[in-house]
Amino acid sequence: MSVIYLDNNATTQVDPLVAEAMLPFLTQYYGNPSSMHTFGGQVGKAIKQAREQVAALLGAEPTEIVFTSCGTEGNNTAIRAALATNPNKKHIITTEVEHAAILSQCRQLESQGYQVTYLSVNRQGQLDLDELEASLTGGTAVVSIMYANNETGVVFPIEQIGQIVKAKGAIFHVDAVQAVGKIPLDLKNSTIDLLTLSGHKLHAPKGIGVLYVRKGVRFRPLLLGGHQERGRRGGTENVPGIIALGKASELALVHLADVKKEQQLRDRLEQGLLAKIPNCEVNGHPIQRLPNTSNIGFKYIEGEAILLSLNQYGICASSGSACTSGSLEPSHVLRALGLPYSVLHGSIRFSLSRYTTDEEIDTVLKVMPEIVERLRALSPFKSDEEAWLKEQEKAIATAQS
Ligand SMILES: Cc1ncc(COP(=O)(O)O)c(C=O)c1O
Ligand code: FES
Repeated sequence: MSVIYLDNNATTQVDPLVAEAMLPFLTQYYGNPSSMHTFGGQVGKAIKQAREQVAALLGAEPTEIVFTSCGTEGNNTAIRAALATNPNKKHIITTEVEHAAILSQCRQLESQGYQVTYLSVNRQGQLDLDELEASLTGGTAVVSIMYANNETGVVFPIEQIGQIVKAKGAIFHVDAVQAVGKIPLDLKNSTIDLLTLSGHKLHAPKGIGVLYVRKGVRFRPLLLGGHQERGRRGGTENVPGIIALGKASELALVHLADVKKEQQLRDRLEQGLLAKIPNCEVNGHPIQRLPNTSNIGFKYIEGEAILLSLNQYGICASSGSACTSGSLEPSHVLRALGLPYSVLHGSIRFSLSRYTTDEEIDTVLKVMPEIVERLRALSPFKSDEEAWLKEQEKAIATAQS
């Protein structure tokens, strides 16, 4: 059975051209880029080119690019660097809908005496910029806000946010892991000080990322070691990963031009599902959203059951709901939107890529109504929110006892 992969916000297929570019650096060119000999030096040259390719995608200078091991490392480094360079400031601002790579860190920092403000979002997943402005003080060291949300795809007005943040003199960090390659960026004309990206979300392999550090922004490395990355990240470079990310960035720049096609497929999927299936709704903002993401709540059924049924057709999607994350708590992102319980539990994220085809969308549009209808027929509470809620509470109490 062929796979219909609609889980590209989780990870993406490595582009064959990317694999081809990195392969010689796994086999033939294995020298250490820090070595004095020519054999290592040629690897150093390839890294230089990759740095330029990533910089071109971001509209940045090559010297502003620091290679890391992943998005999580970039996010950790950014927050720690901002705090270390502003030792008198003990306040952090972030949002309720950030990735765990920010939220877990913030929780730990709270236990170490820092004060963290978690900005709320409205029903459509948007921030209130007045709340941001009111939260900023002279003691705010860093504001860390994602460019686009991984679950709903909602895009925040980053430059407007940056203006507010910079007016108060705080460091502005942006987790752009989901945005890079999907939205054009121009960091030269931006308020962003630090920005995180991750290779495996843009058709490079897992285990390679970048932290962009604006020229002039004070910095402290998280990994102390050798002089690699101009002393900003110790550790011998993941050379094949870096070469891959360079190539993936070059290709992303080309594909950004036809991202409209991806959006049209997403819209056809979404509108088709809404038209064919009663009692379902789009989670997040209909317009201010990544072009590839659609998060839909199918009321009165379990997201887990939908995913398992889709899986039987080889269709990969995901849900941020309780069962998939191994806890009894539904997605913190969807909860922050204040969605009713029935929507929280029945929400599915479809995330497309440049490889998604018309035929794949046709297949999903064909099988989804049957799946939802079958599962709803098994559910005794087809449209009774209150009865559904009681049943769920009972199930949780049983599971916990
Ligand atoms: C918004 C966001 N930030 C950070 C990460 C973490 O990236 P990595 O898997 O490279 O550590 C992810 C990955 O899911 C993400 O979606
Ligand atoms: S989706 Fe599985 S418990 Fe709600």
